[in-house]
Amino acid sequence: MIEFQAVRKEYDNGTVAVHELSLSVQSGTITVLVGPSGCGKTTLMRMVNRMIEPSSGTVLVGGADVRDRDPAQLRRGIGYVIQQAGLFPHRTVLDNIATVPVLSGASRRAARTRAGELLELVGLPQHLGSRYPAQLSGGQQQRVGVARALAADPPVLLMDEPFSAVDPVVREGLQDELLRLQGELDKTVLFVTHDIDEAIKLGEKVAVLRQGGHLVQYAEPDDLLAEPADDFVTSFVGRDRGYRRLSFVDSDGVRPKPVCTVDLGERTQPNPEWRLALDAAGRPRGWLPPGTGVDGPLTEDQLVAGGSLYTEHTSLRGALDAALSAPSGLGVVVDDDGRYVGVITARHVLDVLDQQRGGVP
Ligand SMILES: Nc1ncnc2c1ncn2[C@@H]1O[C@H](COP(=O)(O)OP(=O)(O)OP(=O)(O)O)[C@@H](O)[C@H]1O
Repeated sequence: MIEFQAVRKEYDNGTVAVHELSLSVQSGTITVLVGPSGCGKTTLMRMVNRMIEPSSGTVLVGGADVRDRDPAQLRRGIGYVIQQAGLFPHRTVLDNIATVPVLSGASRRAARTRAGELLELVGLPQHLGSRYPAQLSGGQQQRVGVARALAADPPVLLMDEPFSAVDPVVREGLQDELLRLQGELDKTVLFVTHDIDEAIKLGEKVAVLRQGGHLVQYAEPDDLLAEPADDFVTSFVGRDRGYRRLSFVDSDGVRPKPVCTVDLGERTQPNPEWRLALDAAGRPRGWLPPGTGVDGPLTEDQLVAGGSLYTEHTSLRGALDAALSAPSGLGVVVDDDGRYVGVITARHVLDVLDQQRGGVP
């Protein structure tokens, strides 16, 4: 769908931002360009919608050379999302989203109706539609930026560090939202970031670039972590790549075991084991340490906070984290509705890993 063929970009001052780079981006996937600051990611991306022209080489979108396309018309088929959203400050949220459809000839009314639907699609309440961008949080502005890019229903979406200006928690939410949206929309997304964690989470394929616009490795995230092409990629993906890789390891072998539980509101005698407190719906609320009993009904403030919860059948990384972060060393496994299923230890997770590798050496 997007193809770079021996693309090179040298700026007028002699800086070579992209060095004869060839890369194919598959239709309907999220492909991430990642690399340190100044390695040419933005330059490469902007050659797709002709905001930057290559010095040599060819960029194809949908099989056609972008040089043969009128830039304005080309850009209507290519959504573009940038850091800090780039919204028009003097237009309401709805009018921001409706901008491109109106320019393309849609009636104002139809464009605004569609804009309302898009607000919902990106997870924003309708009443925000009449606000101005400055009256929204950074995360909300980013969502509006995504909605605006989707308004013309373009097959291709370019996203240049779209989430880097928001705090880590909001950022994670936006990443999850993008994955959910992509599940529904099936766009061809080219996403730029300098954050390897973001690249690994979002990318079906990840292209690692280094200074001078050299493509060092183009691979699926799991392969990138398992077999970095050289020292540069190894240092870029980081020391804890073994741990990160657990995100891609099948957790089918995980067999949760039962643990003693108590219900909130119950009276209990001291007990030598850690006990997991559950609410009326069977959801874990915290731990009762060994030797603790309670005179009256058990309340939440008598509990030790639990670690992260592991939703069964998700990745081994979550399973190990649940075990390591639990005060009892027992990672709590829950079902899709958040109800207690059982517990696992870190040892158990490592055993599952060993089994997958074909037995303990
Ligand atoms: N208009 C320009 N004129 C001259 N040099 C430029 C121009 N734009 C970018 N560069 C240089 O080209 C190189 C690549 O820049 P680019 O913005 O593509 O990198 P990047 O990987 O996106 O960086 P960052 O992560 O910091 O945004 C850098 O050395 C930059 O200084």
